[in-house]
This record gives sequence, structure tokens and C-alpha cells, in this order.
Amino acid sequence: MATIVCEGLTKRYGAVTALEALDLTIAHGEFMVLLGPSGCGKTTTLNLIAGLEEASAGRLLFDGRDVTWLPPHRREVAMVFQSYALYPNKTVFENIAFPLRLRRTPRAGIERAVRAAAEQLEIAHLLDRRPHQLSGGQRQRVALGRAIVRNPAAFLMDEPLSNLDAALRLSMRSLIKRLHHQLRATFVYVTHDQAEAMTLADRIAVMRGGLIQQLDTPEGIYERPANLFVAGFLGSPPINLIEGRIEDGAFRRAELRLPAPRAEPGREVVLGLRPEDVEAPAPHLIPLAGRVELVSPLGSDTYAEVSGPAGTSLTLRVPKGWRVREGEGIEVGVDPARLHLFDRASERRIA
Ligand SMILES: Nc1ncnc2c1ncn2[C@@H]1O[C@H](COP(=O)(O)OP(=O)(O)OP(=O)(O)O)[C@@H](O)[C@H]1O
Repeated sequence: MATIVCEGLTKRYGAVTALEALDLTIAHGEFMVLLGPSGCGKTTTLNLIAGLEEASAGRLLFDGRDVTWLPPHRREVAMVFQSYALYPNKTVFENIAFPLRLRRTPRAGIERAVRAAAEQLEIAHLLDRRPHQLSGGQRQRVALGRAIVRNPAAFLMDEPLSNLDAALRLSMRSLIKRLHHQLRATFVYVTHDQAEAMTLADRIAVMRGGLIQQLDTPEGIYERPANLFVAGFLGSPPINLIEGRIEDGAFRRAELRLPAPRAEPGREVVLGLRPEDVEAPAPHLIPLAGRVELVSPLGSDTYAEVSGPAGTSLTLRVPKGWRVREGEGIEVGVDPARLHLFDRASERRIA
């Protein structure tokens, strides 16, 4: 296990700043997910931690020890890539055994470690095969096995599941979560998939443009997004964002009026309402009415595109048991405590 500390970690490629003075502490045994759109600096961060790239500025500490200039093989971290990076001519056994052969581990030790990892990953029956005789999911298990036998202080994973189909991604996600519980090692995991981030992470660092936008638990990020970018990036279907102004302790946009007691008057704001934060109307809820334009039944849930008050277009989750039809009216209730409010200019959360 290792605590990983990034202190002002910066990476420039010529004029491009891929990572801007990143401060991040990853605790012993923590599952940290770096989440963000393409080009936000996730892979750069992981490569710097692995030692595959050199920092332009800043420091990297493992358990208090400065490793900024240590070569990758002396960092005791294991990297797992999207592409698996297996040796095509070696068997599964030899692929997993490879790092131990490099270390000149005695044969009995190799045999024991490879078998144990293969059992853990449920690929013990595949040890004699070669990579081309395996499915994508099995190949990724081999890559994980090769990482496990090294017994590293930290596992670094760069989009390890993105080459797999949806069903397999789900089962591999569970496997990785189980491995984290069993191994009790520090995991740093890069993805642009919000569902993967939410289900795996102890904490998520949401990144954009080489900067961390928010660092919090999955619940914290979802319930209290720090800014408009984070609010829009997490949630499927995405959060409804409505521009308006604060007047008399309320959010106002034409005839639409919602309580916003904590915001200062005159402020230009954006109101956030998650599609699932509506329910059947009730006395303690604010009524919200509109016309159903489109119904999307997804099996477990049904969503409606609704033309709402003040020219808004909203996506709402239809309350359980309701039947809604396109072209008809709909009225739901909104709990004011579930609304999000952001400053329009700074895009930061107000309440
Ligand atoms: N070797 C390089 N030379 C020049 N620019 C680079 C290099 N590697 C990365 N960059 C730039 O640095 C920025 C961050 O890249 P990085 O790969 O860390 O992003 P990412 O969030 O991992 O994206 P993706 O999900 O697409 O892999 C991008 O603007 C990218 O174009």
C-alpha cells in the first residue's frame, strides 16, 4: 500500500499544458478515479505517477519519499492499459509470470504466484493458451494477473475496460472492485465513463483542461456539484439547466418562480434540476407543469421530454406507475432542497 502525493505536478508539451499544478493526495488503499472528457489530462497524470513521463514541475511522493525522478521499474507500481499489452507468442502462464522472471524469482515461487492470481481472476483453466485464443475480457484478466503477481504498492489503470462490450464491462467492473477489496492496495483508475467512476471510486477527481474541478466521494460529486461543468458531466440523462435571475428570494424566469432563499438579489444564475428529482405533486413540493413532447421508456425508468414553463425544455423521469402520452399535459412536484443553483458568470455553485 502507498500514499501517493502530487504536489504542484505540471506537464507541458511545448505550448500545451496538459497538467497544471496538480495537488492531489491519494490515501493508502484508496480507490481514486480520475474522470473527465478526452484531453483533460487524466492519462498524463497516471503516466507521471507511473514514471512513464517526466514532470515539467512539481513533486511526486510515495509514502513521503520523493520519487519524482525515479525510473518506472523502481516505483513499485503496476500499470494496466486499455490495450492489454500482452506478449502474443507467450502463453497466459508466461505472460503472467513475466515480471517475476525479470526479478529472477525462483521457479516454485513463480508457479505459486501465477496459479494464485489465475484462481483469483478465474482464468486458471486458460494458462496454456496464447492471447489470440482469448476473448477481450479474458485478455484483460491476464493483464490484471501480470499486475497482481508483482504485488505492487499501487495499481494504475488507464481505461482498462473501454475495449470491452457493455455486458462484459459490467462484470469486469465488479471483478476490479472485488480485487481492490481483496488486495487492499491503492488504485488509481482513469476513465471518461461516469458510471464506471461512480461505481468504483472511493473518491473521484473530476478533471477538465489539466485542472481538478472537484475532488469528492461519488455521492458528494453527484449531490453537490461544485460547478456547472461537473453538474453537466455526471448524470444520465443529464441535469436540466435553466438560466434566470434572483429576485425577492426566488429564482425567476418569466412566469417560472422557484424559491432560492440563499442567493443574493439581482444575481444572474443557472438553476439545475436532475431529471430524477421530480415526484408526484404534494403540498410540500413546488408544482411544475408542462406538455409531454416525447416519451422514452428505458425499461427500468421512463423519461419524458417536456416543454415546461418560461420556454424551457426539460427531461424528467416519469414517476413510477404513471402513464404519460405525447401531446398531453404533465404536472410533477419538485422538492426545493433538491435544486442546484450556480452563478452564471463564474459557473460556481451557490446553493
Ligand atoms: N506527447 C504529447 N505531445 C503533445 N501533447 C500531448 C502529448 N500527450 C498528451 N498531450 C496533450 O495533453 C493534453 C492531455 O492529454 P491526456 O492524454 O492526459 O488527456 P486524457 O484526459 O487522458 O484524454 P483521453 O481520454 O483522450 O486519453 C491533451 O491536450 C493532449 O493533446
